[in-house]
Amino acid sequence: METSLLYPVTNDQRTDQKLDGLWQFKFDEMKQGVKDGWETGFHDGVSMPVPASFNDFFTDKESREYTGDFWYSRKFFVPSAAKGKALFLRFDAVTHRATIFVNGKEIRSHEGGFLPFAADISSAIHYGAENTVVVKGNNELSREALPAGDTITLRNGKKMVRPFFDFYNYSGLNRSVHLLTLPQERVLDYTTTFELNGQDATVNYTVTTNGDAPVTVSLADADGQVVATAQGKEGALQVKNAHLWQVRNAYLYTLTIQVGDDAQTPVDTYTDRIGIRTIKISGTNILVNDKPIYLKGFGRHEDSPFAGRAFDLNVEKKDFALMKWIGANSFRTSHYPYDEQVYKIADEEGFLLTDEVPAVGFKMAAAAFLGGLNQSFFKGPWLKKLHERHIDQIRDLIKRDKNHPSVLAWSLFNEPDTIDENAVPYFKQIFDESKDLDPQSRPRTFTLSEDDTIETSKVLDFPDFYMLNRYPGWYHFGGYQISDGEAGLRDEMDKWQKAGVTKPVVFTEFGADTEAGLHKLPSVMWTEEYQVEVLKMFSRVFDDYDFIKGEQVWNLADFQTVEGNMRVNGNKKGIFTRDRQPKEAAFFYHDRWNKLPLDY
Ligand SMILES: CCCN1C[C@@H](O)[C@H](O)[C@@H](C(=O)O)C1
Repeated sequence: METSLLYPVTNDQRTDQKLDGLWQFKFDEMKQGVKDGWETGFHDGVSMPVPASFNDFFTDKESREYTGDFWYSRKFFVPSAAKGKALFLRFDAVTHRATIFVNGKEIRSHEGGFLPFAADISSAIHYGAENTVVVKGNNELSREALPAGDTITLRNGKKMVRPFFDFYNYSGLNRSVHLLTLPQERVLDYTTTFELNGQDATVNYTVTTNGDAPVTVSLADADGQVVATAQGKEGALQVKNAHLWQVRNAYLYTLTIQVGDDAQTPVDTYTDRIGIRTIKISGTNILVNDKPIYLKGFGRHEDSPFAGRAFDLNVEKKDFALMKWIGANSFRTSHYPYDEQVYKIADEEGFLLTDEVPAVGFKMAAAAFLGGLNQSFFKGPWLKKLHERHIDQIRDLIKRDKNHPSVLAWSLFNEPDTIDENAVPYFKQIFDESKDLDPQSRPRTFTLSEDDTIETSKVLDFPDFYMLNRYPGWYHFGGYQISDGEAGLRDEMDKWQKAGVTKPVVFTEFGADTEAGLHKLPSVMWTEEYQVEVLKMFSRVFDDYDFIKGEQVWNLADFQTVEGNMRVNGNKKGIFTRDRQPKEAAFFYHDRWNKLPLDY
């Protein structure tokens, strides 16, 4: 678990310099890099953009599909003025694992391709000079790492991944790299929880530092006016006439933490934007500020042409423009934590998000769907290592994202095999160990696949609300049989109703692959008309069951997957194309959702 995951800021005590741009890059198929001294830097590679996945920049299949070790290298200057500061390199994400070297010295390694980590480079730096950072990355998949899959070796000796998941194994320095200079004594973390008292609110806080200097905390409103202050590493900020953060009606305060007893020359300052709001589950309702809400939105992917899985602010800005246009208010970070800048935008736009760890593919049947084997996933020799990494990434996810008002819930798995009795002890361990990680005690949940129903799933006591992924009209009862699909879906909902479902149910996946521009009257599968028919069918069912409190269609946009006879250059269930243009279904939802209140 990382010591600090605070997002970088620049002020009089801290600097944050992004090392984005072109780095040197090369593959290391024979894993010879360390033997050949690559950790000291190299110039015989190719130039590679950062942040970006490396895959789509190549024109040969071996390089695009490359599986194994790869290396990045670049120089960076450290001014003499930085002497006395603590120096870190913060990697927002390296997919799926990395070892960091500075000036030839190994600094640290990290496992997990979607969460940040910081390397303390203070001991390896040359001041007033150029320095060299080298990253040894690896993108192999296994059953003891997240996301789950296999790595096989073809008869020609090339390695190849077999993902147990339906998104392309884009790899590399997918997010920014930061050179940080920090005060020796500094803020490492902070927490906030909220109590609403009529028009007023209390912001309870804790601050973690690495020293004994006194701490002062203040809260300023959107106009910069300080509305509350408090002393000490733990305390409460009393806010009169609090302006609450609401769904699609955001309001952000600025929290300022100062370390040191002289406000004029603080030892450290850390600022962040927070939203005052509460989240509760009450019966089958999801409450924000004690008001029931209904989730309208999407499963998404961080995916776009050229940069692959890299965070691209231009794409993100477009995606939010589309989600606002269509009348959405929420999304799930399927199937992995997204770049922190996504959460910042969601905070500003008043979107709710379900924050998901990459615990995807924990189901051998899914692997079978993608060409894997068919056996119990929760019984293999891989479980011990997998569990260690799983809970480690849950801890870092919650540590990183706990202060975002946009975070509604934590999704701890996507479509695990919950019919298997062996799943129960694993789930108990994960839910026990994650219980107290979030100071705001937000709901914890996971998605249930078609096989995992109220009759078959063994773990329905664990989630705080249910997330269902259902595909009648596509993976079964497709085409003219869709009426049987609707009848079957209603049968299942009747069973949930009859069982006396006592928690909210949110549909987090449903839809149909659709080739943009393909039309037929009457419809056939893959046409835009058919996608609308499927979505109208689901909408009819959602409108008939009051315990259903959300509809998040799969997917916002078309996205890249592995090759296969069920994929046409990727997954085409997007409501928008991969270049973010509307299919007919976009206008269906624009009409359906904009008729409703923004938060219901
Ligand atoms: C069958 C697994 C559920 N769901 C997972 C998601 O990642 C896939 O893209 C989606 C699909 O097949 O379109 C199905």
